[in-house]
Amino acid sequence: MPRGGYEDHEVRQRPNRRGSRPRTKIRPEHREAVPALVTGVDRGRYAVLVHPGEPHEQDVVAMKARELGRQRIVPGDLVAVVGDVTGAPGSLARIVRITPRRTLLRRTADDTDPVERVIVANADQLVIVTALADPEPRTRMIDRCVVAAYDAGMTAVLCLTKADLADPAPMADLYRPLGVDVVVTSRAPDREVAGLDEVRARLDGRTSVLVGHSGVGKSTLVNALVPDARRATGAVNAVTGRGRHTSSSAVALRLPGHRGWVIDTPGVRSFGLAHVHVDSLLHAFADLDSVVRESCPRGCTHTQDAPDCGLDAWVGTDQEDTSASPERRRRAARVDSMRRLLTARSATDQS
Ligand SMILES: Nc1nc2c(ncn2[C@@H]2O[C@H](COP(=O)(O)OP(=O)(O)OP(=O)(O)O)[C@@H](O)[C@H]2O)c(=O)[nH]1
Repeated sequence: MPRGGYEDHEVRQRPNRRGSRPRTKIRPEHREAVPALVTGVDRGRYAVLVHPGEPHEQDVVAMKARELGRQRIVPGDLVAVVGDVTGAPGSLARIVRITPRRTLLRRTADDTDPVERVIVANADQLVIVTALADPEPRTRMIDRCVVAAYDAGMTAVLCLTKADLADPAPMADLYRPLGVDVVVTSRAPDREVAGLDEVRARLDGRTSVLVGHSGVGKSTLVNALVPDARRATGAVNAVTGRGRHTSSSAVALRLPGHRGWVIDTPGVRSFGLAHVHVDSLLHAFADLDSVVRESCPRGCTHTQDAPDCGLDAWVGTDQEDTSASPERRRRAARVDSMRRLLTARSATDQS
């Protein structure tokens, strides 16, 4: 191998039985590659923003280089691209590298199917959009989203919509002990969405993934937050040649003023959690994690019925005691909530 590695054009490929392997295992270095952010994926074509955040950033359509094999590329991925990065109509660049991911949101098809699907890379937070009524909130589903966020290394935000129809307080009380931030929106008929400033403040400067069931008001929210959302999905449209964005895969939309990204996930309705390990969930609860490390017996499951679980001693013996101190009540709520997530993780019911 020449000093400094091979250039792209120096690697000769020859057909073999499977017709797809390069002749050498040495990969080209692609020193001319430029950085890009993946904003959408549709049928093997990738919408990428080359030189993101720079004055000369450019929307480009790309394909995946053969050498990346079966590695999945998802919205939020930071990649290196080569080839035609002008973004001219009909041009096609090539993604040759994926930068190691900071966070990785995944799901399993269902709890018994261990095949993992990567949904979004490098996002900071998962915004779980839930209506307070019409449709009724599904706490099991929300719990599962929180587990998926924590497993991914992301924080979780609960966005409660339709506060004009029901009181947000009970839901907020249920999720705050989990470390979940809560924001509330509402809308009178034919009026703008109220509460948007609070949502914007939470999204500011971050990459946020929005999930939510049909009818919860997610589209209303996305359109209010990203007024040119239609235009922003244009890069993917250019890929498919279709007039409208009909893909069910995630797409990254930039907030006005370059104040962060919102990644909409039209196709994601539930999270199979077969891949989630108890430890990765506990990492999101630093206080409980240290208790567990110090005082739980080996192999402790930390569930309600686990014998000698250190979390019970941490809370105090008599949890029914109504005169319990505020601190003890706080600890009890936190342990109960974490145990709820442990249950959500292993429950097969995804409703
Ligand atoms: N009362 C009330 N209705 C709302 C609010 N936000 C959205 N809606 C209504 O709820 C309905 C569903 O809103 P969408 O934004 O389409 O919901 P979605 O989650 O995107 O649902 P899909 O498009 O099916 O994925 C629409 O009729 C909205 O007008 C709100 O804050 N209060």
